[in-house]
Amino acid sequence: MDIQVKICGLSDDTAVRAALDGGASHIGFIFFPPSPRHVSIEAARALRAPARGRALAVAVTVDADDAQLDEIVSVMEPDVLQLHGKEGPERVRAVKARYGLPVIKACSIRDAGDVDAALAYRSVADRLLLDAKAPAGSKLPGGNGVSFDWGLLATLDEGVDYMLSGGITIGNVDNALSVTHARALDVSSGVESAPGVKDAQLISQFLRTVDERGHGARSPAEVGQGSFS
Ligand SMILES: O=C(O)c1ccccc1NCC(=O)[C@H](O)[C@H](O)COP(=O)(O)O
Repeated sequence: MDIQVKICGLSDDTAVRAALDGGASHIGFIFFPPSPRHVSIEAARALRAPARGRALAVAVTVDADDAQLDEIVSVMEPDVLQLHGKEGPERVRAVKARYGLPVIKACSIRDAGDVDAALAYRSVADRLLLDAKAPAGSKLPGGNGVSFDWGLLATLDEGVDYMLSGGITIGNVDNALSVTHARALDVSSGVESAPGVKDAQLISQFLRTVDERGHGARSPAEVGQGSFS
């Protein structure tokens, strides 16, 4: 089975190249000023350019209004929008209708009730991103490098299209895939040398690990422009 991998929170060319050369299916850019991974819209436009036709570029936003999304969509030209705030199903529906782009809705998980709450977005989002809840005191809704109990997903209906996220590393990715049967992964802190500083070697190693352990990372050629799932 092919596993898609999104390398998130990219902010330099070297890391983008490592992600693309290693076969990442998605590369993510954070538009959230309190984050050490925040990039300007213009910087994201330049960084995502080499991904055209190789991987899908994801714009990650937190409770963004239409004006902010309008600018991101027109300048950066993302392939996918990731809504990582408290957007409700109606807002997800409205964003999809306004831009005609696939939408990933991030949902934070701590217990079985959170999984049920996330499933309410299935009918409006193209894909769910199941992430850990932010630890107390964190300014960031994502990118905290913490995992949730993956066992909560062990019996999830196979038809649920989600990306597994939160605290995934080279050391635990095999277990993450075995426990959850996820078909798509998202990683950020796990391929950094310091908060916000991506490590090209760790990115390559992470993608190789997914590949070598028999899970089969998708090659760039398999991820056509505009193909989402
Ligand atoms: O990464 C951030 O700084 C961030 C800030 C605000 C909203 C979302 C953010 N990240 C979104 C992601 O998709 C991360 O990759 C995801 O939360 C997993 O992060 P990590 O646990 O560090 O692998």
